Amino acid sequence: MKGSHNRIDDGSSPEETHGSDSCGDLCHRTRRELDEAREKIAHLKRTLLRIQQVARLGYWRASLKANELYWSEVTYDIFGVDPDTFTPSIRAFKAMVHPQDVESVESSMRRAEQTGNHDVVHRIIRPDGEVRWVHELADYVPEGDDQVLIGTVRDITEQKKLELRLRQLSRTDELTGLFNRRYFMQRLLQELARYRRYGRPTSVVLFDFDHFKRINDTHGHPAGDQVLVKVSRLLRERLRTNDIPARLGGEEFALLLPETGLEEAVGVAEKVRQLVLEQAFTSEEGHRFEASITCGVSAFHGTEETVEAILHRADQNLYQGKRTGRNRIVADEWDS
Ligand SMILES: Nc1nc2c(ncn2[C@@H]2O[C@H](COP(=O)(O)OP(=O)(O)OP(=O)(O)O)[C@@H](O)[C@H]2O)c(=O)[nH]1
Repeated sequence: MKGSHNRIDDGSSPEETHGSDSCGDLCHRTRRELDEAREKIAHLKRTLLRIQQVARLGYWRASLKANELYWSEVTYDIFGVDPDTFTPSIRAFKAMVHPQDVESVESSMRRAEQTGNHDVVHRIIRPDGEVRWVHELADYVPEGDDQVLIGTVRDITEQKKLELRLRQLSRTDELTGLFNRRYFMQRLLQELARYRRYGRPTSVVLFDFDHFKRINDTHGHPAGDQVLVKVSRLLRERLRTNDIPARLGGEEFALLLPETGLEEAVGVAEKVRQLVLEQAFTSEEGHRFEASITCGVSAFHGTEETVEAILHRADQNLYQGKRTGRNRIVADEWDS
């Protein structure tokens, strides 16, 4: 079956519309009733199409044995193709599925063969390059010796964008755009699980600006904010993509460094300390000033390691750095 528009087909034949005038009363009444029924069907079809357009909901029908696919008008619209030039087929559909989602689409199709239901959320790449999110729901319906999948495809791009934005907001610190404490703690727990299972080296750097109160008092709170924002941008630009820089609150920051042992983590902390020292910050009145940080470094260690323990050690190290002069790095010292 070639794909087609939802052409409004009222089922009329030429003989019916141009019937003979020799028709009697009964015949005229029947014709009028038929016309009314046709008008009703046409109206329902127009309404149905409008509903589908409003809901961004397309309809499709796949005959697996005959390898045929029918698309409704809204389905063409969602996929960004022209019904006059594009012939839908299962192959053509799969070619438009985002490469990272092909596996989940195929596995949902395989599952559908057992359960009778196809339910998958995935991306498509339209011919104009636009990526859209769709939700497909379908049921298997036996038709003779064929298996037919009758399904809907809903464009959920806006909903997905909102979802991603909300997720991003829930894990981001508003002022600096870095990860927030909640996300940092989640990731730390995940990394601890990985460490316990695979023994991969993982480190944490806690750092805190030195005499930040003095910076605020001397140059104003907005200047203090600018220090936090500028250093956060540097962290995003200069750390590895796998590293997780976070603002834990106030002027306290943390770096979660996967695949990084203690010595290497001290190197990262040193790099960040130097970066901060090299920066010239400017107050709203145009006065230039400098800032420094003190870092406490800890690495996952031993079989009894916990999130609380590593954070406590890093915090103690930071405190020790503050006590012994600031603008320095203090790391774990292991007996072994
Ligand atoms: N500008 C700005 N200041 C902040 C923010 N969060 C916390 N602070 C300030 O950071 C200062 C932290 O002060 P303290 O905890 O006494 O520490 P400190 O002055 O940095 O001194 P040491 O840590 O001992 O070197 C306080 O004055 C807070 O008001 C923020 O988001 N923006």
